[in-house]
Amino acid sequence: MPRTEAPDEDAALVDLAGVAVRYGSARQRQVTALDGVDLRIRAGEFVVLVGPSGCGKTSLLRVVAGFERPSSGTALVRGGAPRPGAGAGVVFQQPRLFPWRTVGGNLGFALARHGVPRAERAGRIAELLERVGLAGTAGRRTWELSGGQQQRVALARALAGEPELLLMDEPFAALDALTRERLQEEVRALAGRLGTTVLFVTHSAEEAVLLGSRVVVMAAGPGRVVAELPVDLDRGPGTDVPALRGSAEFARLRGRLTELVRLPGAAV
Ligand SMILES: Nc1ncnc2c1ncn2[C@@H]1O[C@H](COP(=O)(O)OP(=O)(O)OP(=O)(O)O)[C@@H](O)[C@H]1O
Repeated sequence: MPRTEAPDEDAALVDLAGVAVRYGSARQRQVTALDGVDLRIRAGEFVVLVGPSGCGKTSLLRVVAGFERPSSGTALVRGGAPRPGAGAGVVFQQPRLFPWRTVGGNLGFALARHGVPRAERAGRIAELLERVGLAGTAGRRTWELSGGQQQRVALARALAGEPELLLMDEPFAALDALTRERLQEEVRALAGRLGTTVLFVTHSAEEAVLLGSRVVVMAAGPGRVVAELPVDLDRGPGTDVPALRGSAEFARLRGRLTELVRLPGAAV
């Protein structure tokens, strides 16, 4: 039978074409943060952006989040112009929680913004906290939590709107190594389980190879995409992550990525 309504599996969830971002007015000295960026992300991909400081990784994420309009080129998410809060959940390097609200209060605020009725919020808060490994903490003050726990709350808040797309800007950079490793594994597993598409920024080649199904390498001056590295590692449920990190294939991919970031075109 012909499948007339089959979804187009190649359709991009995120589609950037010739995107440039310039900061500063024409009268001032302008900074070209991004120039001619083409990037398509299919639903379910875990795409990691790496590149030297100032190459426009955050600017690119801000365009996809709808916080920044391209100065030229087009940015589409699900075929429309990105709007803040519409389709994407965002996690920043710092958790940015409201210190005067409890953990549950922070999540309740996000749920209210997404139109979840008051009567359903307590149940949804409990579910979200369970999902990020913080069950039973709804009544805690955010400042009583460790940095890693606060970042888990920020992740739960980003998931409050059940986003199809999760944008993460160096979310684990400020955490200690052990907490970072735990959260890396959890985010990868969570995205797989929920089928969430992820665009993740990092400076770490190790983190990029561990998490990404594809790594996009950027260069500075002006910020642009210079290479891509597909990562075909088996990371299904039950993967022995320490063994994976120690494998020859992991070392090969990490080495290749480090080379790509150091290419003359990619250097600052
Ligand atoms: N609001 C702004 N106004 C002016 N220039 C900006 C602004 N935001 C970023 N820039 C400049 O745009 C360029 C790209 O910055 P961006 O933060 O996107 O890079 P990045 O790759 O995320 O850097 P890092 O890895 O250091 O966080 C830099 O030269 C930066 O100084």
